[in-house]
Amino acid sequence: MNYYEVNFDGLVGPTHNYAGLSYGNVASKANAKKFSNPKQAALQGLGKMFALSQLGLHQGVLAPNARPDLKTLRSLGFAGSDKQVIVKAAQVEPQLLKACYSASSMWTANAATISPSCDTQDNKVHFTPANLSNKLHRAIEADTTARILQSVFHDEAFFVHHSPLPQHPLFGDEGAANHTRLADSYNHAGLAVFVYGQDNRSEVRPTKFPARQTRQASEAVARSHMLNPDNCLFIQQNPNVIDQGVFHNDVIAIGNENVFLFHEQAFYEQQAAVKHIRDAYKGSRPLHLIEVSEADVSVEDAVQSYIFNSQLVSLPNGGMAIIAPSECQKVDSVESYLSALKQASTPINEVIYLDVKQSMQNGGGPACLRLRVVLSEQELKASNQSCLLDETLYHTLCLWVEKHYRDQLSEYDLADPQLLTESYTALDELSQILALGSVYDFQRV
Ligand SMILES: N=C(N)NCCC[C@H](NC(=O)CCC(=O)O)C(=O)O
Repeated sequence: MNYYEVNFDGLVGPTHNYAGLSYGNVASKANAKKFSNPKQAALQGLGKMFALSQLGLHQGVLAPNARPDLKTLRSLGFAGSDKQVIVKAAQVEPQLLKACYSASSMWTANAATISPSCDTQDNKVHFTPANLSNKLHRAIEADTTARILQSVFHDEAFFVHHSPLPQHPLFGDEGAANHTRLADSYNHAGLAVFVYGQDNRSEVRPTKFPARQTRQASEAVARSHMLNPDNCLFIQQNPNVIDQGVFHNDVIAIGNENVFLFHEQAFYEQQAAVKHIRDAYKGSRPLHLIEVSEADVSVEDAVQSYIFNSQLVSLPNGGMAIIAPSECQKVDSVESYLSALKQASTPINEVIYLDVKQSMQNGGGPACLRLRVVLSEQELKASNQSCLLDETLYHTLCLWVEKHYRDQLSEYDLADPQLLTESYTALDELSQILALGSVYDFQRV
């Protein structure tokens, strides 16, 4: 049976804006209050999806959460008509309104953790939506994301959906951004490498910025997904790099099949961590552990360029390509490193630069924008076909964006109730294009 990696990218929602909501994420803070361009952001994201599909890869689309999140605002005591809720929140709690307007569900690497059927004891694909409990604007994503995932992967013969972990600091879970699967190929059982920022039983933790993922959360996900404990590793992120802006492991490491590329400061007690990975890997092909030295690329350059937030994809005709953000071309050390890497004797032989600047300015590179789902041919057929990107869907979605999205948004626009109407109208239409059913709260009342 053939298995494929399908990248499900998050479609950027109509309210994409820069609100400075993510303490510990350098770009989010640096670009707070900048004017955003939601139309350009969505088209850049669609451009990336189309580019990957043109490489012959399977590409999916995940719908965004609906924003503003009126349900949350109402639960916090803002009452009256929808318009009144917005106007009142804008006056009294503008920060809260920003959280409820964030388009952050676009970063679907944080939507969930997925275990493919070749890794699980019941041979089904398991999904746990991330609770994203560290940030309010992200914690409110979990319920709708769960509904969207259920609508895309609805066949119970193949797919198991777990509830998000409890919303508590003990179980902070940021999904696939802290989970890498290493395997001979997608057809094989893999080693699930869970990377956490904090173990609640240990004092080793960052001192400046928050560690968003806990070991306890990763362990709970591995248990629910019925993974073989011999095929799971729990490794701690280096707390010093979290304090330098590496708020998820996918900002400092990237893996695909039998290749793992990571910075020399990525992990706590790195030598031992790398040995654990080498020892636990059960594949028969060579495992390529590529460690990038501080001398070649500093942590600062890594955070600025997002080199490790590239996608590493297997090409249909063999070899792998790095899909890097175009910011990598502007940082000399990174560009030199990448051009040397494709000549070196590793499976990586191509580097493709793509422009996702609108997302990058909020700390989301190419890898943040996609959720990897390894599916067998049968499981792929059992998924919602309207969410799989082909040329027709790409053009339909571009037209949909052109029709509904603004090309400029500032924090002041969030107080305008017209934006709510525009956003919900667009998403209502989108849920029909993607055949999702009534996944949004505003469709369910
Ligand atoms: N690394 C991965 N996988 N994902 C990146 C997520 C970026 C996101 N940014 C934001 O939420 C910024 C929103 C704002 O400030 O407007 C975050 O910090 O959670």
